[in-house]
Amino acid sequence: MKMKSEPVLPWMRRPVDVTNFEERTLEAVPCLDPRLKVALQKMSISSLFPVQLAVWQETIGPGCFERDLCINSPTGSGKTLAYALPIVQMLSNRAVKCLRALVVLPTRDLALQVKEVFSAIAPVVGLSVGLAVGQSSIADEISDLVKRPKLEAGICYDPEDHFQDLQSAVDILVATPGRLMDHINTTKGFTLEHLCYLVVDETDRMLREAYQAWLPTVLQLSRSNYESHFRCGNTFNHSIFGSLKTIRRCGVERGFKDKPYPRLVKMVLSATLTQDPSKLAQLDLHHPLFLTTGQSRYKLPDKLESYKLICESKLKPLYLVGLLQGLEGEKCIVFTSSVESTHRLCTLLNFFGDLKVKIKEYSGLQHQSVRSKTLKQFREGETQVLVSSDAMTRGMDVEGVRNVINYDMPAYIKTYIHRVGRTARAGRTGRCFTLLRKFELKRFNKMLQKADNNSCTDHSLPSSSIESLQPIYISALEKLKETVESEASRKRKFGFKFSKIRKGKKVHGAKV
Ligand SMILES: Nc1ncnc2c1ncn2[C@@H]1O[C@H](COP(=O)(O)OP(=O)(O)OP(=O)(O)O)[C@@H](O)[C@H]1O
Repeated sequence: MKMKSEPVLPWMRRPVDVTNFEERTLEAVPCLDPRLKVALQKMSISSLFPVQLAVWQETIGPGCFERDLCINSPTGSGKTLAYALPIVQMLSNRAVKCLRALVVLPTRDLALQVKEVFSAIAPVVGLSVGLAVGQSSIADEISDLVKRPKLEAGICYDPEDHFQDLQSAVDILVATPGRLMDHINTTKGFTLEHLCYLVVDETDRMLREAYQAWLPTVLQLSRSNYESHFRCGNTFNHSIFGSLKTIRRCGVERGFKDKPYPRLVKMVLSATLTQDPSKLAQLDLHHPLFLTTGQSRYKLPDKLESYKLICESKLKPLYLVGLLQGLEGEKCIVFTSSVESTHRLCTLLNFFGDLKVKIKEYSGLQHQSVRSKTLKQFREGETQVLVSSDAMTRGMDVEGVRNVINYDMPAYIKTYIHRVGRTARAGRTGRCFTLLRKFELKRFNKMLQKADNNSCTDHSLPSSSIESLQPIYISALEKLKETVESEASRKRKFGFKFSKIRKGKKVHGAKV
């Protein structure tokens, strides 16, 4: 199969096309553990999606996890279960509990979401799933991840004395890079020496940032073998002196020469997987197999309806209000270009008293606990409109999001793909609206050409509805001005975090 823009790497030019697979009922999935089948049914899953079948074939099927997998599949196509299911099935016959699978994601909310999926299927085959994201204190996290020996009453526990007895309390760990590095560096008994599976979800985002060199560290630690332990005198991985060892030898067979064996299997995924050889080289992939959907590099969900709305610069907020009124309380995510615009737009919208929907802000500027609460309310339908920076762009799966609105046009096709992918998920329908000023139209059309399924219809609002909003807009703007000023003075007084909001200015490279 020939791709439209030929990737540089030869193995990327010969992909497995996921569109050749058809959704299949669980009964027809070969070798699926009956316990997992029941767990999936409890999740209301009765069939596997094409990408899940394609990955199943390369892992549990004839492919047998022999190659590392690079998966490029549209938003909402079910990538999480595509990797979770084969990993859980493979580990279901493990005899001893140790950390065998590690899934790394860029944000805490995403990691929580993925952990939920593992937690729905892993316990039925006796596997435990842990989370390392900094949601709880490090001490609580350690006690969830590492089992301490049971001591007789009155004896004090000292980890130094009982190092060899420390064992992993989890088989699968879902982590963000920062917290993962904390455990690698400081948690006694936390070891990656038995790791068999590494999943890097949202790969292109994960490779963009070094996050304390988490990737080379993970690769190095999971490569270590008996000899190197002695050579480097590693002080933390003493468990090799205990009864359990995963000794990785250097392979001599063709294709495995000089590679540790058993090797660490890697699965990397995104809806916009990078094709940059230097970035992919960081993953040290073994005979990688590329799985992609169709011929185009970027693909929008099949049942997404896209609309563009040309608006006057000065009246843009009114077009948004008019649009929201027409959507009558349906769940919406409104994307802006920065944390500052998110805050201001959300504040402004809340001054339009008669919108009759609950509108909240979600951005990297807020404390994690505020964000998590907002997300919960949005999931539960208590909040209908979320005004968000690009913190919400990737991976987030919220049921019932019917509309995505690009209040600010995204600068890149990748951002567009991930934003609009918050709707029309799992084969459902969804709509996306992009508000454009006239001068942005050309650039927008050019950007869309890079994606498959890119038709975008004009949408307009009656000018009378915009005019009727003018009086309330003027008073809302006044209130916004007062709010911004009072926040600025609070900031001067208390050195508040909101200090980063600069009137009218966008800060490049700011938090998302
Ligand atoms: N086989 C299935 N049958 C029905 N629903 C499914 C199935 N697999 C996944 N889903 C649902 O589809 C939705 C999207 O799945 P998931 O979040 O894994 O998508 P994704 O491909 O990772 O998307 P993104 O690229 O946006 O992260 C989820 O709500 C999930 O529960």
